[in-house]
Amino acid sequence: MSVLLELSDVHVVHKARSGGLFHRDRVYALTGADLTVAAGETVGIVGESGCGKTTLAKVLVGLQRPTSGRVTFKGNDLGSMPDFRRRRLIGAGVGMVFQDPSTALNRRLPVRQVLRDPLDVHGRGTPRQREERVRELLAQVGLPASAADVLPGQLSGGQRQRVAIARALALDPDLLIADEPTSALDVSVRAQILNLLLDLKERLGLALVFVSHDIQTVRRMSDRVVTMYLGRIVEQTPAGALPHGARHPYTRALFSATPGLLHPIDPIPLAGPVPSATRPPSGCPFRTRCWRAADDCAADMPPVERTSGHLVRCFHPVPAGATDRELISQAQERS
Ligand SMILES: Nc1ncnc2c1ncn2[C@@H]1O[C@H](COP(=O)(O)OP(=O)(O)OP(=O)(O)O)[C@@H](O)[C@H]1O
Repeated sequence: MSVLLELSDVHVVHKARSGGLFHRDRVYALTGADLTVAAGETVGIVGESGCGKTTLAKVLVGLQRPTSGRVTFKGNDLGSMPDFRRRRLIGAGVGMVFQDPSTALNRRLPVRQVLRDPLDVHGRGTPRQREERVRELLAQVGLPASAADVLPGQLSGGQRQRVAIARALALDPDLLIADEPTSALDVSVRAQILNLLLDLKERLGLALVFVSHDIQTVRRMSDRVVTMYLGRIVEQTPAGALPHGARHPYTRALFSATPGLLHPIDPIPLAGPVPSATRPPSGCPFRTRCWRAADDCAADMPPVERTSGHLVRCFHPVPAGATDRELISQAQERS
């Protein structure tokens, strides 16, 4: 499969939002991220709140410039491009679907204009062809042609998210990034939106990056699942091997805490809270909560260990085939 997007050693550091005028705190939102997204594949991103999922998604869609590191799209180094070229390339090649369609869509514009906007900005087709494209986009996302005439506020939440997906598809992108695309929607329509995304991916041959707190859904939707912890990518697992094929203690703990998975028993207990992203621990960021941590984990970030499509950053990964019960009793002994 050809590589569409590639991140190499990407860092994003923000100034902390709170603090005094002269505070110097930095938030390490993304640290040393290496990731590729190939044409046609679905990559899921999981991790607790604040681990950097949205930051990673924003880097992928060009909404967040890395503090350092390299991002290439179809072999073009985005960092060395003038802004206008970068925006055109990414704007046309990567579509983004946000969490809340109520805030993502301009409420004052009728749906027709919402969908025409990217076509106008990128000068795609004649006015007549743009009108035709609007009809085509509405049909692709399962909305009637009459939806073009209404304001987003007159639609239901699920219909609005369909419009947001249609807008993301307007320029015929190679990659769609969906950041929590169903979490602001009624439970009853979530499955419909997820099925629509999967269906569009198949029909249009899109690659999909799917960010969600709902790790069961991520596992079901994805070919590969990326686990993030405190700004770091700590594991990339083929989705079919999850949950028990995961080797990073954090991925195993995350999946063990999800109700309804294969072993409906207690979660693997972790020590303490997630450390602050302004002062991440030295070495492995997960070591302060990890039951398998040893002295070497504090010294350095573990290197990536690769085995047939599986990447893990851990000095003491979970042995292949270990059950949740074994891991729970090991973690209880350590606590
Ligand atoms: N503009 C910003 N300024 C300062 N800190 C920021 C900014 N954006 C994100 N952060 C911080 O960066 C870290 C990563 O945030 P991010 O939104 O990427 O996490 P997330 O995994 O998507 O969280 P959630 O699941 O809650 O949306 C967090 O500590 C967050 O508070």
